Amino acid sequence: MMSLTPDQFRKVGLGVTPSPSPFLTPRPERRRPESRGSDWNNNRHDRDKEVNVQVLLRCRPLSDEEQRTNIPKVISCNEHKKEVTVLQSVANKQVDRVFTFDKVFGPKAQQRSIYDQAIAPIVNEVLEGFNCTVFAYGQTGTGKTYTMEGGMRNKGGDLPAEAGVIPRAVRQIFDTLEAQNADYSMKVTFLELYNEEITDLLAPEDTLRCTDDRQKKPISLMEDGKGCVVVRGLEEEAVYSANEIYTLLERGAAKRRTADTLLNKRSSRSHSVFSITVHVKEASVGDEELIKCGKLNLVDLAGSENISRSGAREGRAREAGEINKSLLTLGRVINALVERSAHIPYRDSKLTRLLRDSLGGKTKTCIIATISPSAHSLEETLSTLDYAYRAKNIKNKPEARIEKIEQLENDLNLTENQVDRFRELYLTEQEQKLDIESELRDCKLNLEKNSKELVDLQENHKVAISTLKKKEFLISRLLLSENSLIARAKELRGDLQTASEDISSLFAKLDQKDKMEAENQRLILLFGSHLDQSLKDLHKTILGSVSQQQQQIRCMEEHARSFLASKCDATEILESRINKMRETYTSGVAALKELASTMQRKSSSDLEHINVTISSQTMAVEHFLATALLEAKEVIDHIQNLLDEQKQLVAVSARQQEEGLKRSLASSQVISKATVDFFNDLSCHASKVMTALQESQVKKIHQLADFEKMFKEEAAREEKQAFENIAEILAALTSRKTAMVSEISRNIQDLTIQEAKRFQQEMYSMQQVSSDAKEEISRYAEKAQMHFIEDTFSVAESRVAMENVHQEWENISENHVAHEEFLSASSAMDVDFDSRTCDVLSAVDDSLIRDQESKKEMESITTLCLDQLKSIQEKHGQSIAYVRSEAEKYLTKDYLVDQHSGATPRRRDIPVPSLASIEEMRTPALENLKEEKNIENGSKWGHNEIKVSLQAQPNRAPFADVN
Ligand SMILES: Nc1ncnc2c1ncn2[C@@H]1O[C@H](COP(=O)(O)OP(=O)(O)OP(=O)(O)O)[C@@H](O)[C@H]1O
Repeated sequence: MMSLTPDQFRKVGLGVTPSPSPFLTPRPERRRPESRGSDWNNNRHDRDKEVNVQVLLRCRPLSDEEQRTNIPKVISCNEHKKEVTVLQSVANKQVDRVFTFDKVFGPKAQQRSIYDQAIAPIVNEVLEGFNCTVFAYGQTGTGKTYTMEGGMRNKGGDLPAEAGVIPRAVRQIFDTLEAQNADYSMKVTFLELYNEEITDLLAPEDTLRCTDDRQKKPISLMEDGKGCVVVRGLEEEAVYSANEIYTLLERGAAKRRTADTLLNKRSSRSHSVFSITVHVKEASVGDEELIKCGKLNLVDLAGSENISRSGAREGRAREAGEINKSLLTLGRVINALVERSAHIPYRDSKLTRLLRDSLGGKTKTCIIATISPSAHSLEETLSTLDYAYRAKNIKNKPEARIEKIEQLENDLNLTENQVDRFRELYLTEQEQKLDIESELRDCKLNLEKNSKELVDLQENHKVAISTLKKKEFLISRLLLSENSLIARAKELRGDLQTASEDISSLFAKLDQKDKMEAENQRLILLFGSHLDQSLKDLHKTILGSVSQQQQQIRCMEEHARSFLASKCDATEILESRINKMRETYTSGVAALKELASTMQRKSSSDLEHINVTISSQTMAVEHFLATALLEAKEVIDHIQNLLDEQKQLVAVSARQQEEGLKRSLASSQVISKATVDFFNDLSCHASKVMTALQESQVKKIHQLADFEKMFKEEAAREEKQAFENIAEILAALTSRKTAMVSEISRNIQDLTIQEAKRFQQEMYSMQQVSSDAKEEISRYAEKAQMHFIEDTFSVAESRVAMENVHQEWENISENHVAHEEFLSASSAMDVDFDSRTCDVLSAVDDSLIRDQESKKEMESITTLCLDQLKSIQEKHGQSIAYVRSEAEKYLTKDYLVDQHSGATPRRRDIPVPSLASIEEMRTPALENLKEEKNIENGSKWGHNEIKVSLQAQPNRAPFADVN
C-alpha cells in the first residue's frame, strides 16, 4: 500500500514524508458547513440513476501452437455490429449462436485501441469522482492477464505496445492530473487473492525475502471487503513518482502465483485487484473546499478451468478447486443480480466480497470477457459468453463522491499533518458509511418484504373467511338461478324451434336454388349449342356466298376472255380486210402500171403516126393540132377537174375512215375506262364491305364486353341483396356463370375474328382477280390503239400512193382512152375501197355491239354480286340478331333465378339474451349481495325474492346442510 503524489510535491520537499499534504490550498478561516455547492446537489441527483454493467468481449488470436496443429476456429467477431457468432454444427446442420455486447474486439484488436475505446472513458469518470471497476473474466489462457497487465515495462517513459489496462490507466491518471495542474493525491494498492487469502503485492521486498508462496504475509480482509485499503495502507505508506510506480507494478505482477498448465504456460493461479484512489481538490465554492474522490479497481480474475483439460497437477488441485469455487460464487452473484433476488450471496467468497460494490453497488463496472477462438474451447467459450451476456443486465447505481471535510477540520483544530491523515481517514470512513448505508437499505428492503408477506397472510385469512360466507350464499343463489335458467331455457327452446323452421325453409330455398342452377347450366349448354349452330349456319352461308362470288368471278373472267376473243376476231377480220384492201391497191397499181406501159406503147405508135400525119399534113394538121390542142386542153382541164374531184372524194373518204376509226378507238377507250371504273367501284365496294364487317365485329365485341360488365354489376348487386347465409353459394354460382359467359363470348370473338380473316382473304383474292382483269383490259386498249395507229399509217400510205398515181396520171394525161380506162379502174377501185370501208365500219359496229353486250353482262353480274353481298350482310345481321336475342333470352332467364319468390323466409332477429341478463343469473359476490340488500324494488334478484325462494326450498339452501 502506498500513497502517491506528483514529483513536484517532492521537489518542494513535501513528498518524502510518510504522510504528505495532498491539498495545498491555504485554509485561512473556519467555515460553516450549511451551504453545499451545486455539484453536490447534481451528484445527489446522480445517485438515483441506475446504469447497466458494461460488458466488452475480446477474442484472442489462435496461439502459435494452435495454428501449427490446425485447430479450427469457431468464433467470428463483428466489431461494427458488436456481435460474436459461435459457429456450431449439430447433426451436419449449421446452428450458429450470436451474442451482442456493448463492445466487441476481435483477434486483431490492439491493446491501445481497446484501452482508448473502452477504458479511457472509465478512467475519466474516476477523475470525476466516481468509483469504477474493470474486471477480466474468462476461461484460463484466453488473455485476461494479457489484457489487464500486458507489458508493464516502461521503456524510457513510453509504454510498450502490448501494455495492458493497468499501466495505461496509471499513465492516463498521472498525465491528466499533471496537465490540469491539479491539487491531488493518489493511493495505489495491488492485492492478490489466493486460496481465499489476500496478499499485498506491493509490500517491500524484505517482507517476501527467503519465503515461499505460503509464507507471504497475508492481509486480513474486513467483513465488508473494504478495510484493507486504508487500514493496512496507512502503515506502509510511501511516496513514488509515476515512473517508479511502473517498476513497482511490474515487480508486484511478477510476484503473482502462476503455474504451467496444459492451456497456459504462465497461468495465473490467483485473482489480482489493482486499485487507485484519487483525491482531487475541486476549485473552492465560496468559502468551502470540496474534494473529488474517485477509485479505480482493475481486477484480473484467475481463469475458470476444466481441471482435467487444464491439466492442473495434484498439488494444484486445491488451487484450481478454490479458483472454480470463487468463480462459481461470482456466477451465483451475477445470477442473483440479474434475477433481482432479495439475497445476493456476496459473502460466500472473498472475491465476491471484494467485488461487492462493483456488482449491483454504487460503482461503474465494466467486464471484459475474454474467449478463445479455438474449437477445443467451445464449451467453455459458450459458458463465458452466457455469463457475460447475463451480466449485461446487472444494474449499478454509481454516484460521484465529492466530500466536504473543511468544516470538521476547522472544528477539530488539527495540525497540517493531522489534517491530511484526518482527510484520509475521513474519506475511508465515508466509503464505509456508504457501504453500511447500502446494507441498511438491504435490511429495510427485507423488512418491508417480510411485513408485506405478513399483511398478505392476514389478507388471505380474511379472504378465506369471506369465501366460506360466500359459498353459503352461493348455494341459496344457485337455486334461484336454476329456476330462472329453466324459464330462460324454455324461451330459448321456442326460439330454437322457430329458428329450425326458418333454417329448413332456407334449405328448401337452397334446394330450389340448386335446381335453378342446374336449369341455368342446361340453358347455358343449350345456348352454347344454339350459338354453335348459328355460327355454323353463318359459316356455311358465308362459304356459299363466297363460292357464288367465286363462280361469278369465274363467269366474269369467261366473259372477259370471250370479249377478248371476239375483239381478236374483229381485229383479225379488220386485218384481213386491210390486207384485201392492200391487195386491191397493189393490183390497181399493177393495172395502172400496165395501163401506163400500154399507153406509152400506144403513144410512141401514135407519135409515129402523128409524125407521118404531121409531115403529110403539116399545115392542116397544124390547124388541127391547134384545134386539137384546144380540145385537149379542155379535156385535160376536164380531167384535171375530175381528178380534183376524185382527189377530194378520196380525201373525204380517208377522213371519214379515219374518223370512224377514231370513234371506234374512243368508244373502246370509253368501254375500257368504264370497265376499269367498274372494277374500281367493285374493289371500293368490297373494301367498304370489309370496313362495315370490321365495324360490326368491333361493335359486337363492345356489345359483348358491355354485356359482360352489366352482367357482373348485376350479379354483384344481387349478391349484396341476397341473404348472408347463401351469399357464398350465390357468389360461387355467379362466378361460374360469369366464367361460362366470358368463355362463350371469347369463343364468339374468336370465331368472328377467324370469319373476318377468311372474308379478308376472299376479298383480297377478288381484288386480285379484278386488278388482273383491269390489267388485261388496259393491255387490250393499248393493242387496239396500236392497231388504230397502224391503220392510220396504212391509210396515209395509200393516200400517198394515190397521189403518186394521180401525179402519173397527170404526166400521161394525153391519152384519153387510158384516161377512161384509168377512170374505170379508179372507179372500180373506189367501189372496192368503199366496200372494204363498209366492211371495216360494219366490223367496228360489230365490235361496238359486242362491247355493249359484254358491258351489259358485266353490269348484270355486278348487280348480282351486289345483291348477293347484300343478302350475305342481311343473313349475317340476322344471325347476329339471333345470337344476341338468344343470349338475352337465356341470360334474362338467369337473372330471373334470383328473383324474390316471396316464399323465402324473412330475416328475423332471434332474441338473444343479453350478456347482462345472463350475468344477472350468475351468483353475485358477497359484497354485491350486501349492496343488493339495500335495493328495495326494481331488481330481478331483489332481496324479497331470495327470501321467498329460500323459504320455498328450505332443505337445499344452507351451507350447513352440505357440510
Ligand atoms: N490478444 C492477444 N494477443 C496476443 N496474444 C495473446 C492475446 N491474448 C492472450 N495472448 C497470449 O495468450 C497467452 C495466455 O494469455 P493470459 O496468460 O493472459 O491468459 P489468462 O486468461 O490470463 O490465463 P489464466 O487464467 O490461466 O491466467 C499468453 O501467452 C498471452 O501472451
